[in-house]
Order: sequence, then C-alpha cells, then structure tokens
Amino acid sequence: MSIQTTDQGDQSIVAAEDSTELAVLYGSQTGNAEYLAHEIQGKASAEGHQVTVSSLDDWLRSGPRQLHRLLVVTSTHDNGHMPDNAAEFWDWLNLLGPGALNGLPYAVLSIGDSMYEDFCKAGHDIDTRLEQLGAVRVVPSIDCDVDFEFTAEKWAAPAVRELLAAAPRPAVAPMIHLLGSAEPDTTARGAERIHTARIVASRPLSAPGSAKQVMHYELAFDDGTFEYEPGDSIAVSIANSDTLVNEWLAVFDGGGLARHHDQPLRTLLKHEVELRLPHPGLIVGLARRRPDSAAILRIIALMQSGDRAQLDSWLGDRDVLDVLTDLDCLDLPIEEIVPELGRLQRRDYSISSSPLRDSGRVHITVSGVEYAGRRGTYRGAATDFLAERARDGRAFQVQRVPAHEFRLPADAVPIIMIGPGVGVAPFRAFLRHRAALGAPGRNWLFFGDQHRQLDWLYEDEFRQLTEHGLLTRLDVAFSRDQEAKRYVQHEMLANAAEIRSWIAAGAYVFVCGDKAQMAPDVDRAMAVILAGGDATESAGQQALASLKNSARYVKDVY
Ligand SMILES: Cc1cc2nc3c(=O)[nH]c(=O)nc-3n(C[C@H](O)[C@H](O)[C@H](O)COP(=O)(O)O)c2cc1C
Repeated sequence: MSIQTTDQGDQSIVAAEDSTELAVLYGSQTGNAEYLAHEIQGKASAEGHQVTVSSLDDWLRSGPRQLHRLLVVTSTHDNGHMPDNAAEFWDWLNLLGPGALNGLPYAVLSIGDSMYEDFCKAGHDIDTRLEQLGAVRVVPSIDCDVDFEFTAEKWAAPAVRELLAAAPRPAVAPMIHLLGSAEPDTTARGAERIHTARIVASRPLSAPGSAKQVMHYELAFDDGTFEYEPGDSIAVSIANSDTLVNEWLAVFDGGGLARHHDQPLRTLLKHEVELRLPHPGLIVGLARRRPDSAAILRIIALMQSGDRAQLDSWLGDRDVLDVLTDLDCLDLPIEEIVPELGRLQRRDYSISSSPLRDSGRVHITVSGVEYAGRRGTYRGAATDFLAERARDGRAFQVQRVPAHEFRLPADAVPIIMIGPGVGVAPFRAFLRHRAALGAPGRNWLFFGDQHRQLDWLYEDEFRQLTEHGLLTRLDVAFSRDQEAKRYVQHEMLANAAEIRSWIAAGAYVFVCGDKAQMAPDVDRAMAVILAGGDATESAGQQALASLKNSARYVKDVY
C-alpha cells in the first residue's frame, strides 16, 4: 500500500460528510489501550456526543476522513516502538508537511511500563509530532504506568470535555489516499512488498505426548525471492476456517447469503474479522447496544476492576460466538455485531532460516494453539490456517517484518542467545547464518522447554552445531523433568561468571520468547549476573540498562 498525502492548505478538498465530533484512536498490542479507548468513547457517546473509535492504522486505512478533534491512546512496545496497529499512522504523520494539522485540537494518553527505559515513548513521539504539525494540545498529555486504569480514567473525563469545548479543526483536511487492493490483507506495512507464498515442507518438532504442537514450516515464493535478514519476522495473512465461518452463518444467516455493505457476509467473516479471540472492545460495544443487560454489566465491572487475570479467566475458553451466546446477544442483527468485532490480524513469526543457507525458502517455527472450548476443540485461527495450507498447498500472502535492533552483530562478536520454546526460532536463523558465513564469533545458546524427550526443538541440529564447534556452548533446562522446576534463568545464574566474562569480551545478549514470565525472569537473572558477587541489586539494574542502551541486550518477546 502506498500512502499519498495532498495537503492543500485552506484550499483542501473537502472530505465526505463526517459528523464525528471526536475521534478516539488507539495504538495497542495486547488490548489495554484499545480497552481504554473504547471506555472513553463509550462514556462520551453515552453523553450524546458523536465519537468514533478505531486503531490508528484502521483509521488511516479507512480512506479519506476528516479529523475534527483527536484523542490518541497508545501503548509502547518493542522497547520504545509503536504498537503494530499504529506503525502506519506514525509513518503517515512523518510524511505530512509543516502545518498539515493546523488547529487540530488533540490530547494524548500514553500507557506503558516504567520498567522500560523508553517509558511511554510511542505516545511522546506522537504528541511531539502532532504539535510540530500545528495541532493544538488542549490538556497536558499523560503517562500511565501498569496500573493505568485509575489515572487514565481521572485524566480522560476532563480531557474529553476540553476537546469537545475546543473549536474543531475546520472541515478541510489533508486528504489521505490509500492506494492498493481492496483485499483486506494486502495493505503493506511500511514499504514492504507483499509476496505470495506456499508451504512446501512441514514437520512436527514436538513429539507425540507433548503439551505443545510445534511445527516447522518451509515457505517458497511464487513471485521470486523474499529478501530478509536473520532476526526478521514474516507476517502471514490468515483467514478463518470454513468450519468456523459456517458456524457463524448457521446462526446469523442460514443460507449464507447475507451481505454486509457490499460484500457477502461469508467473505467478511472469512477474511476480515477475528472470530476466535474476543477483545475487550467487543464487550464495551455490546454494552452500548444492550445497556441494561446485567450479564454484560457484570463483565464490564470485571474490566473496570482492572483485574486483567479475572477478565482473561472469563474469556478463557470462550471464542467470540461463545461470548455473544453467553451474553444473550445472538438476536442482535449481524450489522450491529460486525462493527464490534476485532480485525483479523496478520500473524508474525520469527524467521528461523538464513537467506545464505536456505536458498529461496523461509522457515518458521510455529507453536499450535489448541484447547477444549465450549463447542468442541478450538484451534487458533493461524494454527488451522497453516495446517490447511500445508495440506492443500494453496497460496497465501506474506510480508517481511524487518527487525529493529534484533540483528546479528559483526561476525567476530560473541553472542549469547536465550530462547526457550519457539523463542529459539531466530537463534536457529542466527546460527545457520553464522555457519554459512564462517563467522568466527563465539555463540552460546540457552534453550528450555517442558520435557527433554518431547520438546527439544531442533535437537539434532543444535547437537551437530555443537560438534562442529559453531555452537560454543549449549545449555538446556527442561522444567518438568525433575521435582523442582528448572528454567533458562537458572542455567544462566549457574553460569554467571562465564556470562560476565563473555559480556566483558563484548558479547551481545538476545532474548526471544514468552513476554509474560520468561522475559521478566531473564531480566532479573541478568541484573543479578551483571551485579556480580557483592554489588547491589540496583547496580545490576544499572548495568543491565547500560547494556540495553548500547543495544547489546535486545529482546523480541511476545
Ligand atoms: C515486548 C514489550 C515491550 C514493551 N516495551 C515498552 C517500552 O519500551 N516502554 C513502555 O513504556 N512500555 C513498554 N511495554 C509495556 C506496554 O506498553 C504495556 O504493557 C501496555 O499496558 C500495553 O498496552 P497494550 O495492551 O495496549 O499494548 C512493553 C511491553 C511489552 C510486552
């Protein structure tokens, strides 16, 4: 997709009729900012205002729109970067010329985690850029930490009041033309090209009996080469399974003939909306349609309590259809439900191959999602999609997702890689690449999973690399093979002195995999290791921060 902006100042073309008083646009990776945005919109709408809500990128992609007043709610991810659904909006802001948003009243609510050096950076960047473009900040922007609920709520009511009281940006706007196919998934991320891929080889990596179903897939490309570097990911445009789409059509349109706007409902359900994972915005949307429903209000109260764990436990084994069923919303017309559904997102996978070693093919390492749901066994949309494409060989669209800092350093520099589970994927790429280059740098891999016999992904390959001397050290931790749980951080701590000596020799440290538990545990272990025997914990934190600031402690966690 290319973005073309024509700012014509006061002579701008007037965009289509748009009665929106306030646009609440969010950037959100895991749903927190999205939830807050829906909350803010819900409250303002209840007071009778015309308020729209969408992700920053969806707003941008939705074609020419005017912005009269803007409230941005965004999180920060990937160590200071925009959430995925704000990245194109950010690119667009940077394309605009000076004064392009003159007079636009705006406010920015940032959420983040003060444990990160780049606390709330995405929000700060957007705030600064909006100001540079001539937009007018109506209230001071706010940064909210992990306990964002209360602070955000206190800030939001007056912010919305001030925004609505401000003179709207006149009904002229820089026109935005998004050029590209109407297909839902063909929109490019940045300037990356869309490729057509097929799965040409696949094999299970976890053994029968494992709690996980990890697959190795190899992709070939119909349209020439797919250029990438180790550390990059690949975004796969997925579709919902026919089985799931048929379940929806059985409920909302027996014959499958209904249309939503101009397209058949079947197409929309298949390609555009998330049907498996319910998102907080769905509940807020349903509450708007059914303000008196006790069942919905109970879940809203759960969301407002800020207890994400409780909300997750309610959502637990429910998919979107289960949520609609359990909240008595199956009688709502499908036209009212569709706008509340999340957009079916492309799925990003770390590439586990090397462009030097695996000519023309891209390997990915995918952990399948399968669980007992309310209507039988549920599989994640991407799990189903990839398994189906591996069977039928049909083509699908993919795009490169370039890494920011997650890149191999110079050939002679030692690297320490911490990648339990499928977090090992980019490290397989690193090692294959270094092997192909004959890079002299030392390599140390920490791998972990549940059981040695069932879950040691790519065991043969890593053993071979060790025998050939490319993998200088391989340390593994299998958590459930003994009484006391043992994880990668325990292996790291057991090798503290050696890790310190590698770092003193200039080693880069990479961490990939689970963000919820593994990454914080590894952070803590690393701080202890860096602190050394007698130094204080805060000295360790400082050493870790300085390693990170020099881009020598790099994470890709999800
Ligand atoms: C991988 C990852 C990287 C993050 N990086 C940052 C960061 O650099 N700065 C920050 O303030 N918060 C960071 N956070 C914290 C998130 O911004 C925070 O969890 C926020 O509540 C997520 O909101 P969301 O669900 O809307 O994406 C990071 C979180 C994750 C998981």
